[in-house]
Amino acid sequence: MKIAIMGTGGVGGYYGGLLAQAGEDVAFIARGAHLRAIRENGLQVKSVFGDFRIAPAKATDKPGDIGPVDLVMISTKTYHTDEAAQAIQPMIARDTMVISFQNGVDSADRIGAAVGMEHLLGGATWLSAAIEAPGVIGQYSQFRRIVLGELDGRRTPRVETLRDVLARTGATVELVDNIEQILWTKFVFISAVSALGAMTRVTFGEYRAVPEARAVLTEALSEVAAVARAKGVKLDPDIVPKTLAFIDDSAAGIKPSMQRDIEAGRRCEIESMIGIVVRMGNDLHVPTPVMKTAYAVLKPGELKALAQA
Ligand SMILES: NC(=O)C1=CN([C@@H]2O[C@H](COP(=O)(O)OP(=O)(O)OC[C@H]3O[C@@H](n4cnc5c(N)ncnc54)[C@H](OP(=O)(O)O)[C@@H]3O)[C@@H](O)[C@H]2O)C=CC1
Ligand SMILES: CC(C)(CO)C(=O)C(=O)O
Repeated sequence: MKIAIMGTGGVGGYYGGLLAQAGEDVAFIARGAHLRAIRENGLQVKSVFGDFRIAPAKATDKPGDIGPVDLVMISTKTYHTDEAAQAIQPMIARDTMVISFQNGVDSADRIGAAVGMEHLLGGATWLSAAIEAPGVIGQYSQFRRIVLGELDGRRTPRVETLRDVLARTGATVELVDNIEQILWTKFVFISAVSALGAMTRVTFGEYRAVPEARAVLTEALSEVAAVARAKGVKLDPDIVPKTLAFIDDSAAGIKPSMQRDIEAGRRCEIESMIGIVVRMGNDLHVPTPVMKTAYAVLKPGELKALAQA
């Protein structure tokens, strides 16, 4: 399969690297020092599942040079989604599939508005990965789970083909008929742990055992779940205890990617992770006091990071 990775970071670099290793024809879209390093030394992946290097790696900052592909994976941060959706236009042909594994609940709609909804599939991933240095991707979690599906739930030949291609990488891949529910299920988890992690600045293991922090985490999970239900999303009635159990079972050292960005003084996904919950809560008259507090606590730092960028 001819594949373009739009944003060769933790997620795109890791899954793109696995796809290239599995024999797919992968082009990596990157920029700056990271692009130069990939061109010079290939893409290096340091993973708990085994290190490998893709060399030479096909890499560019000009999607137009790649031309039409079978699959575009959008794996930029969400604050670059609209720009990325415009940039991939030259790679879209009639049958091109587009999938995003970004965190958040509005990526498919935003990308679809630029390239046409008929190209979009829905996807979510459970993974911990990051750029460690130019040309080098680190992958840290024992989980590397992908869930995908057609947005309307149909079981089509194209989504089955994509499931098979992704499964050949060794990642855990599940094809579902309720991807919207899955995206929201991940979102309940990731928005709440991003808020708690960014405010406490410690790992899952360090805050989940503190009763007061655990109580606030439980409130945050409940607020996001309430917003989802007010929007008509069908969630598991036990989503809050089940998500707490998932957090308890996760490795103690995990930190969400948004927290990593904040700790490094970088811009973060506050708007698509926390701001969106506050805005939807306001519109739907669902109280979100913990998420409002998180937004108020974190927004000044985000503005400082943006001013210094
Ligand atoms: N990291 C993780 O473990 C997980 C992340 N996610 C989600 O996946 C998404 C991606 O996260 P992550 O992989 O951490 O992000 P990264 O910041 O590691 O990677 C994104 C990459 O895309 C590049 N990029 C953005 N726009 C362009 C462009 N126009 N041309 C070329 N390169 C571009 C960025 O470059 P530059 O730095 O120059 O902007 C960066 O290298 C996020 O929504 C995140 O929440 C989901 C699950 C796990
Ligand atoms: C918390 C984690 C690592 C779990 O999948 C994640 O999804 C993220 O950092 O975005």
